Amino acid sequence: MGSINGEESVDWDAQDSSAQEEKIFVAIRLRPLNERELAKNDVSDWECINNTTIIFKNTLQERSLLPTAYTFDRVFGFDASTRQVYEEAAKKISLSVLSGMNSTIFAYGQTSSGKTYTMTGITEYAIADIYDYIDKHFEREFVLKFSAMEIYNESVRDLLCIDGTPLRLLDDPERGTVVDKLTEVTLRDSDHLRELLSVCEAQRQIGETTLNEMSSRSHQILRLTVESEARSYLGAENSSTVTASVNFVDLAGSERASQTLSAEGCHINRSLLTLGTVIRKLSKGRNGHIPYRDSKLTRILQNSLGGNARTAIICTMSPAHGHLEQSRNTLLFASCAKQVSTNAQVNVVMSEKALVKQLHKELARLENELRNLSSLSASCASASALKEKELLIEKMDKEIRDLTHQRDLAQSRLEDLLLAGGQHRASKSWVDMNNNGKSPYTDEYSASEASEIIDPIRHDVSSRASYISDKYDPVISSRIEDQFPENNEEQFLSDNTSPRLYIDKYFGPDPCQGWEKIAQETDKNFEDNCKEVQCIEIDFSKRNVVSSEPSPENGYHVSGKSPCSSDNDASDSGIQVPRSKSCAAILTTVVNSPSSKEEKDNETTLQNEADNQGRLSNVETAADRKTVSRDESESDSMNEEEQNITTMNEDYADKQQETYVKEVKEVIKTKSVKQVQRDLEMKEERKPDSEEETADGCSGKTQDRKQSASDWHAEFERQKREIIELWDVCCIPLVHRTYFLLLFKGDPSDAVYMEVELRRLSFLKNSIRGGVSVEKDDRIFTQASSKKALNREREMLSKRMLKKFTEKEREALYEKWGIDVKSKQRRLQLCRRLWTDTTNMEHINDSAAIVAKLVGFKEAGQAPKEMFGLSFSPKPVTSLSWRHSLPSMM
Ligand SMILES: Nc1ncnc2c1ncn2[C@@H]1O[C@H](COP(=O)(O)OP(=O)(O)OP(=O)(O)O)[C@@H](O)[C@H]1O
Repeated sequence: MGSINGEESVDWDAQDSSAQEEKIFVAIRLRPLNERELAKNDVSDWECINNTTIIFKNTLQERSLLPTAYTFDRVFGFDASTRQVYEEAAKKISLSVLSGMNSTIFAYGQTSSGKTYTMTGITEYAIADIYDYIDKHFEREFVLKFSAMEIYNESVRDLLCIDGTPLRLLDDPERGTVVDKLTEVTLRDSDHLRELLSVCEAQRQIGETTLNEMSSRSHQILRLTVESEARSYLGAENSSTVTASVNFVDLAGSERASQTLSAEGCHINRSLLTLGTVIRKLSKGRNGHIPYRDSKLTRILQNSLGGNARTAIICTMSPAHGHLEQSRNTLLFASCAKQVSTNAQVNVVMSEKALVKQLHKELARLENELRNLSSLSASCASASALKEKELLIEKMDKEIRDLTHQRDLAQSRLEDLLLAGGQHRASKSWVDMNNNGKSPYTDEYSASEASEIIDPIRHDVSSRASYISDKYDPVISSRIEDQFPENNEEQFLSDNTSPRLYIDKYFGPDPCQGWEKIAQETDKNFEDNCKEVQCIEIDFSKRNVVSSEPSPENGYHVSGKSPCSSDNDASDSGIQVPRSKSCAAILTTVVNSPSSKEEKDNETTLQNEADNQGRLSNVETAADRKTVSRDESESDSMNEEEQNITTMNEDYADKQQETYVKEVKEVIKTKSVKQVQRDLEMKEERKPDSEEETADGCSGKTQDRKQSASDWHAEFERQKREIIELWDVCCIPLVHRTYFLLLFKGDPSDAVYMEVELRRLSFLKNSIRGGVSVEKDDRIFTQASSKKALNREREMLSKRMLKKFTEKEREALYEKWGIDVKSKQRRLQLCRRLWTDTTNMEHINDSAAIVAKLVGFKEAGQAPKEMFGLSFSPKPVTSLSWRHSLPSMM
């Protein structure tokens, strides 16, 4: 660095930005004794013996152990001018700002020691030199800025602002502590600066102390910032700006508060004490905590106290003996400051364009990082969202699997339940089940599932059975007990074979066997190329038929025993096997009977007569039900189609029969044995009652029984009509309807079978309505398939009319049924009307008679003339209205 006066110039191109460690420049300036001191005849204790050493002169008087000589960078006696002080102690440091280094010139000393006096001069000289230098270095462009502040009572005030608002201190990462909103004025020239200095002087807090009438009560900091740039590089991207500040610091008096007797002494000393502490610590090395932040002064001037600013401290002293202690303290402070090192460096600032360019690069880098962070964050967020969705999907999948499983279970259960209904109706033989000693329900289903199926049916059947039982139990029970004294309920239940025997006894033999026999017969007929429509046949010779013929012992005996029956009990009982009439024979009889309206009125009477004759007891009912067989003589002209239809009918009938077996068993289970027995007994009771009635005429007992019989017939008619309706709805084959209708006897023994038929039809109806197909043996029975089969059956029946009816009979039928005798397909028209008017019992009965004749139903032996409420006796009966028309037709 060259001389300030321009003789030497700063080597700007050789600026070294590297830090340069140097000690704080410390100088001592003694002022002359002022008038006050002279007035007190005070003497000067200090003397500068050379440019660097100051000594205490009155050592003999003080007899102090304190040092007597102090050496500093420069010492100035009372005859040194401020210009000299500046030149030798402050110029070099202060003009460092021109070379780009921060610098600070302190004036430290007790009040009235000459700090302001010295600093004012130094500042003026520095400014003058700076501007002089600028004027001589046109190759560079300089910008000078000026700011001024004071710290009074630890409050920072802008000396260039008149409002006196305290300013805050901010911490800037690059610049250190910054005074917020401090006015910084860009200087036009030196005069401008001098004007501002005058403002600052006017603004500064001053007061009168015991030592100084114009004492500066604050710390003043004047800051001049110099920015310079080589003019040759102006606007160039590679240009750079050198910038630095020089602080001119005029501290408040360092005297003790007790000495100044001023109120603000404490605050003043706070900053000074902190400054002393900082200097002291710094003088002892950089170890430990440096309390810069304990005062505003040290915070603001931190860079100048052991930082990167070149620093010079000019300690002013009063030589008067009266201020010896303060002088010694000043020397002590100066001694410490002398040990403090700083690391000043040139502050090279890039040009704005270069800075902008660099900032753009930095911005791009930061934006890239931000994008990466955003991308990473988004990626993390996406991954998190994806993970959540995967978990959600997994959870939903599990729910779907669970629901699907539940659905499948429910569906399976439903199918099981439906199959339960179908299976328990289509079971081959309840006998087999009983032989296993198991319930068909509990074997295949859980108790609850079986209960769901059975309970409603059981309840219904039980109610109906109870109705019947209530009507007849009182009559039957005593008779049963008399007839079967050993066969009490407990024994029955303990006998593994009892159920079947019981059913065989009181409801006839296993109907399934009969159907199996029918199948065998059908097969045989097929083998014989029988072309006739097959119908149900019961081999009576294999049936256990329990007759209620009066026995010599008790008035009744069980007679009739099939040679093929395995029921030895029945054989032992001497069961006889009566044979029923075939429907054909019946029909022949009927059609030959006179047609009379009075027959209907006599129906009940005839029925009672049949009962009285003991020919249609409960126990023989089952046997009678099996007396309907196919007229083999008629089975000689069945073509293949007829066989198919017949087979279907037989299959269907077989299924129905199997169903009966199962459901009869169920009914038996729902009715107590005693109830069944009583039902049977009731029938037996009727003969003696009739006799009693005959004898007594009109006893009370007879009246009750008449009432019971009346109730039963009403119930019978109701159920029969219900069954007929359901046959139509379910498209039941006409052969089956006819067969079943002929089985009805019109007495309590029909109850169980009617219950079974009703239950089966109800199930079938509900299944059809619910769209459920009843599947069995690969054959699906739906309403559509049943209708189709029914139509085919009608066609088959129509073909048989030529054989079964004479021309005269056919014409009579056409006329009765409103069919033109000359119309085409009149036989088919007739058959298509069979069983269609379900509310017209005359129509139903006529249909049954026609079908019976067409399919060749005939009596199987000595069948009763009355079957099922249909009187086939030669005598006029009222129940078969169809008979009324047939005689005229045949
Ligand atoms: N070296 C000097 N030569 C002549 N007069 C001086 C010198 N130093 C100081 N003075 C005079 O002493 C008086 C006090 O000086 P100054 O105000 O500068 O003291 P100070 O240290 O600033 O006091 P304070 O701390 O109270 O402000 C002033 O009138 C000043 O002119």
